[in-house]
Formats: sequence, structure tokens, C-alpha cells
Amino acid sequence: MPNVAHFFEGVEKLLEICFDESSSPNGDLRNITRGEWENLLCHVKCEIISYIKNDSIDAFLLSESSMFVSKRRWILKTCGTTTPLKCLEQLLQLAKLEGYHVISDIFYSRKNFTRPEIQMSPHEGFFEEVTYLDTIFPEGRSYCLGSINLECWYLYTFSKPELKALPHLIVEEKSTDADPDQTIEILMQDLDKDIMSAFTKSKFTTGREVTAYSGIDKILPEMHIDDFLFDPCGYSMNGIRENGEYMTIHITPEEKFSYVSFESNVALNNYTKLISQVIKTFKPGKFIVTIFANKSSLAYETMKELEIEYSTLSNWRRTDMQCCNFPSYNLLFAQYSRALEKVL
Ligand SMILES: C[S@+](CC[C@H](N)C(=O)[O-])C[C@H]1O[C@@H](n2cnc3c(N)ncnc32)[C@H](O)[C@@H]1O
Repeated sequence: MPNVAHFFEGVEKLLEICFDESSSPNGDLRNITRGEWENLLCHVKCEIISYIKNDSIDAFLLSESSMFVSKRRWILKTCGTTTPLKCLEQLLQLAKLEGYHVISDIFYSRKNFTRPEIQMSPHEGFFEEVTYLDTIFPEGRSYCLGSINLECWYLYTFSKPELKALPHLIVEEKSTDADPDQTIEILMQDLDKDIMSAFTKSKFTTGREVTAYSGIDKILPEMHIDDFLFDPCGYSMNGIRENGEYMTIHITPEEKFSYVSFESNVALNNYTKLISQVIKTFKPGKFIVTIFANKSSLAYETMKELEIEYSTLSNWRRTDMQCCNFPSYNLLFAQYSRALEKVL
């Protein structure tokens, strides 16, 4: 048997679709049954391992990351060699049965993979992903932020408000009084060895124990948490609040390819403290921050000027920062790496 070195691609593919009001009075994506989600996730090559819900949002923990479902919004975040774009047609059909014929926003994003050559079609490269998405949404736009030849972050989104997709799917401009919406992601690599060693079965038995030990439960208080510790290592958690806010953290602790992702839609007018707390909890060697905010969100006006500062400012070097204006969203992208220690 060839000695193939163990590797897991922690970097996730993140797909988010928001629909306009349903044409059916009882239309709600949460009416989609567990069986229907399981069938859909077969196309992605992952399974549901756990589930929590409240009046605003359903949160599924998956064998490869997470899925969140609220009335009009669906979020799928999957890592490894999963194929999330392959479930799109089925998702749109299920949504249509709930009266969702009009898409208001679509985002597909991911960081560059550590090992792109192990991905499966249509994820063998961003160009292939865009070509696949274009067959469903012919006028979507694709972007690459950061450095194309080093670390970067890819995004596919609609930028034209009056865009038409499949004949029965219309993408319309979001009115300025749309619900506030914002998403922050922090994607971390080269993490502290000692901190990562906690996310193993040799140290803890359950997700609950390591959630408390690591301080994950302190990052955003009053979250109802669903957590899972993989065997022999690896960790995933979803947290939800009654108002529809969520957080999700996924951890690949293996030293050679350690990766941690944090994502939340929590409404804040400044994310500096939250970013600092996440960074202190996991101690990465480098990380990327992305913040999306629509015109109604608290973050919209302030994020362009956002200068991310830390008490240990001198330890971080910002290698990139870009801001983009889309028709209904602002996007901030920033990349940091640990600066070399100063010899005094
Ligand atoms: C699903 S978790 C979290 C992935 C996430 N995208 C991240 O941020 O790293 C992946 C970690 O769990 C480990 N793992 C153990 N069993 C697994 C399984 N059955 N499926 C997926 N990952 C598993 C992997 O080696 C890896 O360390």
C-alpha cells in the first residue's frame, strides 16, 4: 500500500442564497423536510450529524461544517472535498415549491485551497466554479481579493440588480429599507500548537467540554450551542440566538495544515473587539477577515474606515486590505500575518 500522507482541506466553500418574499402565504424554507435536506446533501457529499433550532433559524451541524436555514435565507458552508454547487438546482426547486421564485442575493466564496488538486469537479478551480454558476445564473460576477499568486479569497455574486437567472428566477434590487444584514468571517491558519491540541479525542471526550475549555462559549454570549468533537481530532460548532443571529466555528487542528474558521451575522457597528477575541482564542499565524454589510446594517457606514487594531498591534502586519461597493452591500477584505518578533 502506498504511504499517502494524511491531509484534510479545512478551507470551506460558502454558499448563501436569499430569496425575496414568497408568493405562498405559508412559504418558508424551514418547511423543507429533514429527508429533503438529506437528499440534497448527498449531492454535496456530506451528512447531517446534529441539529438545533429556535423561532428564527434552523442550524445543522454537518460531517463537513454547517448549514443554516431561516425563512428566506439558506447558508451552506462545507469543507474537505465536498461539492456544494452540485446541490444548487435541487435547492432552487425546493425553494420554488415554497413560493420562492425571486432571488435577492447570492454569494459563493472561499479562500484559496491548500491542496486544490484534490478537489472534485466543479471545484477543481475558481474558473470551473464560475463556469458552473454561470450556467444557472448567467450574469453573476466573479472577483478575487488578495494576491492571486499567494493568499486570496474568491467571490461570486450578483452585482446587477435587475439580473435575470433561470426563466422562473428573477434577481431584483434590494430596497434600501431591507432587513439589516451583515456577515463577518475570520479564516485562520498556522494556529498555536498547544491550543489546537485541545481539539482532539485524546484530550476531551465531548464537544461541550472543549467548547468551555477553549473559551469558545465566551466569544459571543447567550448563544445556544451545538458542538461536536471528531475522532481522532477536529471540531465543529453552531450557535444561535432567538433574534436569528448565528455563529459557527470549524477547526482542523492537525499541525501540518491547521485551519480554523469563524463566521457570524451578529449585528455590531464595530468588529474590532470581536476580531481580537477570536484571534486571542485561537492564536493564528495568519488570518483573513471579510465583512459584508448591507445599507441597513449598523456596520455599513463604519466598516470602510475600519482599522483593525489589537492591543498587541506590533505583532500583526496587515498584508492586504480592499473595500468593494456592490449594489446593496459593502465588502471589506483584510489579510494579516504575524510580524517577526522585534529584538529589543
Ligand atoms: C469537520 S472538521 C472542521 C472543518 C472545517 N472546515 C475547518 O475549519 O477546519 C474537520 C476536522 O475534523 C477531522 N475529522 C475527523 N473525522 C472526520 C469526518 N468524519 N469528517 C470530516 N472531518 C473529520 C479532520 O481531520 C479535520 O481535522
